[in-house]
Amino acid sequence: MPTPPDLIRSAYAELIVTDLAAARWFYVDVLGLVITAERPGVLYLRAFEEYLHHSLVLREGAEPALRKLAYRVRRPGELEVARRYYAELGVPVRAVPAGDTLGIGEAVRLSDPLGFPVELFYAAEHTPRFTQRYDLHPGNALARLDHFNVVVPDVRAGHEYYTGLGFGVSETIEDTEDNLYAAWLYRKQTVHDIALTAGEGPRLHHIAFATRERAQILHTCDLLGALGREAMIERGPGRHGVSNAFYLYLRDPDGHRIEIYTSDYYTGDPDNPTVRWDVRDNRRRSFWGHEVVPSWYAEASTVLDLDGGPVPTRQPAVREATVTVGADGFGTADGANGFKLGNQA
Ligand SMILES: O=S(=O)(O)c1ccc(O)c(O)c1
Ligand SMILES: [Fe+2]
Repeated sequence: MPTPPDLIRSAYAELIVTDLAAARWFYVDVLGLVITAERPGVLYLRAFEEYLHHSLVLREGAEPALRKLAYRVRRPGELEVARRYYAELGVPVRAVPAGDTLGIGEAVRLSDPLGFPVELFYAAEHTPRFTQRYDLHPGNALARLDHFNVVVPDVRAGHEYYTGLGFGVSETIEDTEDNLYAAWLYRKQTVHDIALTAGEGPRLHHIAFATRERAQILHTCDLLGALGREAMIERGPGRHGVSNAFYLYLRDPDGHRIEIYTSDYYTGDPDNPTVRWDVRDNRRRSFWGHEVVPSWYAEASTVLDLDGGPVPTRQPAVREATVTVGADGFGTADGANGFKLGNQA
């Protein structure tokens, strides 16, 4: 097997939105992301600590979907390494010229073995870093993009693919029958750049941005309440068991899920241990044992292939919401209404 490319971190995502003005209101006016550039039908956004051109691209289109997950590689030469690696894997892979995405240099675009549209790049236009432009920071200022979470029918296959790329495994959710329900994997020295959630997939579960402090997350909640848009809050605020992060999940005007996240932990030593949660532990998803709304398990965004068509999805062999999921379960094994609490059979 050829050497894998040296990925540094999750870097940007491109979402298709059906109403760019509504999306602009949510991501800029409500979440406070900085507009790096605007082109007809396309918005390029970044968070306050970021100096690359963007970490989120919003492109207007007919149906909401994920167009790209992009990782930055450590040096330009890793793009040729990537071309060889993915050609050997036998997946669709294309060289992309500089500027194909505004602000991004030459790239490699591929459909990864899990079915996701992925772009690898090194060169990107630098922009002013607003870390200390407190005169510009809103009360809910976002610091940086933190991670992607994807829904896949086979978490173990995803785990093998990403560990093959040199990702560390910070946490998992598993059971005593060797089922893997979720995994969190990293290249940068925090809990994850990518998380795998068992379910109908490939689909995008969420894109997460980090804030510096919990108060900034709470301000987003207050802001949405004040605007009468509290329905955009799907889950939280709360404390995760996995990752220990303080979190909030929002649904954007197209239903794309955005997590706001802070206070996870360092994973940079080579012997960083993997935290393994039992699927029956009520505290894994919410450390306080709060119920997880069914939509959080059931709903996710369509992903597009390299030609812009929707990628067909498959069902998982096992899913957390029908095993026993403690405070966030469904009433019966077939997912009927109601909730299981604790370790009810
Ligand atoms: O709900 S979990 O505690 O498993 C969780 C942990 C970290 C995340 O980023 C997340 O989206 C979900
Ligand atoms: Fe997340």
